[in-house]
This record gives sequence, structure tokens and C-alpha cells, in this order.
Amino acid sequence: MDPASNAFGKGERPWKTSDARLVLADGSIWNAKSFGASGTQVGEVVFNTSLTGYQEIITDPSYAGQFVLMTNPHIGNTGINFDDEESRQCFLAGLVIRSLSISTSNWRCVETLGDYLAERNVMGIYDVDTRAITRRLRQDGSLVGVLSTDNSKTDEELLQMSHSWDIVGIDLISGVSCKSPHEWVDKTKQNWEFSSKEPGENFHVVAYDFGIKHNILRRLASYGCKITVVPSTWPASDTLKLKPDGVLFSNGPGDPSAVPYAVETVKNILGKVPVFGICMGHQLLGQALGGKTFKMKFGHHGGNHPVRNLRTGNVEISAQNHNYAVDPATLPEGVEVTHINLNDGSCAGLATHRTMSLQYHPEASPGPHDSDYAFRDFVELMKREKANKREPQLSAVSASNA
Ligand SMILES: NC(=O)CC[C@H](N)C(=O)O
Repeated sequence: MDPASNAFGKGERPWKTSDARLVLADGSIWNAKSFGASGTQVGEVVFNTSLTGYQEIITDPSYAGQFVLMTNPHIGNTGINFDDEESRQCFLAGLVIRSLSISTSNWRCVETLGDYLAERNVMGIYDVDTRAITRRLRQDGSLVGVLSTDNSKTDEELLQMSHSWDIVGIDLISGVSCKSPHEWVDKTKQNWEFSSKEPGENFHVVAYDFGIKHNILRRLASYGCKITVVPSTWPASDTLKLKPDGVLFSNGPGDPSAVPYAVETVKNILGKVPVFGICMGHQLLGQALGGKTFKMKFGHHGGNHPVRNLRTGNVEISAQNHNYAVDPATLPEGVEVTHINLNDGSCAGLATHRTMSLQYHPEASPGPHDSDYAFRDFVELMKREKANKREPQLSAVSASNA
């Protein structure tokens, strides 16, 4: 780490004065201090209630097009490390925090948060009343905002910019998905492994990358899966040619209604192999099954969301990050709602014969690990499917032996 730099990055000092503005579409203007990159950026402001894990949050591709406002007031104290990256890049529009730690101390730290964001050209602001903005978002719903360090732009111009952009209806997945298929082998490191698993059969999973978080892939690999990651536009027919044991549809940014090609892909795979949808994957699955998705008032973002598993009655504390949800009233008969969010009763999981999906993040990263069992359930689904396929042959063999 450059000894001249501190948590503010590039040698900034804590007594710096306001040099940035966040202008929200409701006309409110929030003066702040900048860190990370400078410039002007438009995005949707969402608040995240996680107490820890800011590195995983800022590298979650599902935040593309959004400013993440952390409700935890103290951010940056553990810096940045090599292990907690959730993707190859930061795709979020920017980071909004109350207080940026003036010192960085952690045994894994390799860089300050400020330097990290500056190198990746991501804007951040601090010394802004994050509690007041959060109350506004809770009351009025998510708002588009413009963050700027450019003094030549008037407040009116920035407000105009916020009115001429909307996250609804745009395909953000194509900007974050990988460009070509590849294998994934990395598992959760032994030091961090928290669940004991029976070594079993290895299942081949094709994982659609709509903005996939690395820890979804690591958890699948830890459960013994052999994984082929494919881009969001990869044809369903090519996936089926690979004869996978299961298909995973990943998390991803933006509006699920803006990517009809992805819904088509899910439709063409549904019913043919076991399928697991996570977050955006769950929403696409909901649409492919005939249901509708809608935009929530301010969504769910954080590691403290209670969910009830309706099959077991158990309550899980889950990690969530979504602004859209499936409307269960629009789903056809035969689709089971398996989980509900206990804060607002919204649909948090679905299942059909060969399908399971969760609106939240069983891989956590960051967050509690209560929902990790979902990966085991997916493996069980693939196991059952394989056994069912084998059974007719087995009975044929025993008949010929008889
Ligand atoms: N994490 C995700 O996959 C988010 C899904 C979708 N972009 C939403 O906001 O609802």
C-alpha cells in the first residue's frame, strides 16, 4: 500500500471540504465529500442494510446502474482484500456512505477502499446524511440520482439528467455477462468452509451468467458440481446439447422484463432438466412459468431479511438484493410458492416438479449462511432426476436377469 495514501485514497485528508453533490430526482440536493473517482454519474439510489461485507457488495454485478447507500455509518475500516471479490469488476454506479474510516486495519487488507474505487473509476461520496436519504427512499420509493464533482454543472442541469434516465426497461445484463463459455473449478476455501458435505456424485451444471456472483459458483463447486459458465445469450439448444445434469440461472442487474431473450431461454430449458434460479434467475423463471414481475417500492438490499421456508416452517435470515419481485397471484396452478419474505410477505421462492428458485442469495457473500442448504437441495434434485432416468434401465436389466 502506498504509505502516503490513507482510507480516503490518493493522499486525501479528512478535513477536506464538500466537493460533490448528489441530486435526487425529487429535487433534493445533498452536499458531500468525494472519494474514489470524480466526474458525473447517473443511477438509481438504493440502500443496503448490511453491517459488513462492503467489498462483496460493491463487486456484486446486480448493482449495475445503481448507487449503493450503506446504512451502516462506518465504512472502509477493513480496506480491500484479494479474496472478497464477487466479480471481475465493479459494475455499480457509485457508493454513498456516512463516514469513511480514516484508518484501515485488517490482516487481509491489500488496499484502501478509496484507492480501489479510484482505480476502477467508481465514484464515492461520504459525509452525507445517509439516514435522512434512507428515510426518504423508504417513504417515497427508490429514486434516480446524479452524483457529480463537476462544478461547471448547475443543480438544475443535474436534476434534468436525473429526470431523463430510468433503470426500468433497459437491458443491463448484456453489460455484465461474460462473453464466452468457460469452466469454473474454484471452491470455497477450506478455512471458510462451514458446512460438511458428503463427497458424492459430480453433477455437471451449466450456469447462465446474467451477472453471476463468484460465491454462487464456489458453493456449487464445493457441493461437488462441475460447472460450465455460459453468457446470457447462450442458446438453450446449445445448453441442452451439453447434456447437463442441471442448469442454474444467476442473479443479475436491472429489470427482468427488459430481457425477453433470457425468458425465452429459460422457457426452452424448463421441464427438460433440473433448474435452479437465483434472484434475477428466479424472476426470469417466474415469467417463463407464465407469471409477472413488478417493481417494488424500495426493494430488499441487506443481510438481515427474515424468510420463511413454507415447506419446513423454518425461518432463515437471508442476504437479499433486489428491486423486482414475482407476483404469486399471476402464477399458474401447479407452481408452488416455497418461501416468503417475512418483512412484507413477498414471494421469496418457487418450485415445480424439476425447478426451484429463490429471490434471495443462498451464497450470502455477504450475509448469514442459513440458506446454504438450497445448493444441497439442487444437488438432490439432480440426483433424483438421474435416479429416475436410470430406473427404467435397471428394471429392464432385472427383467432380463429373471
Ligand atoms: N440480485 C439480483 O439478481 C437482482 C435482480 C433484479 N435486478 C432486481 O433488482 O430485482
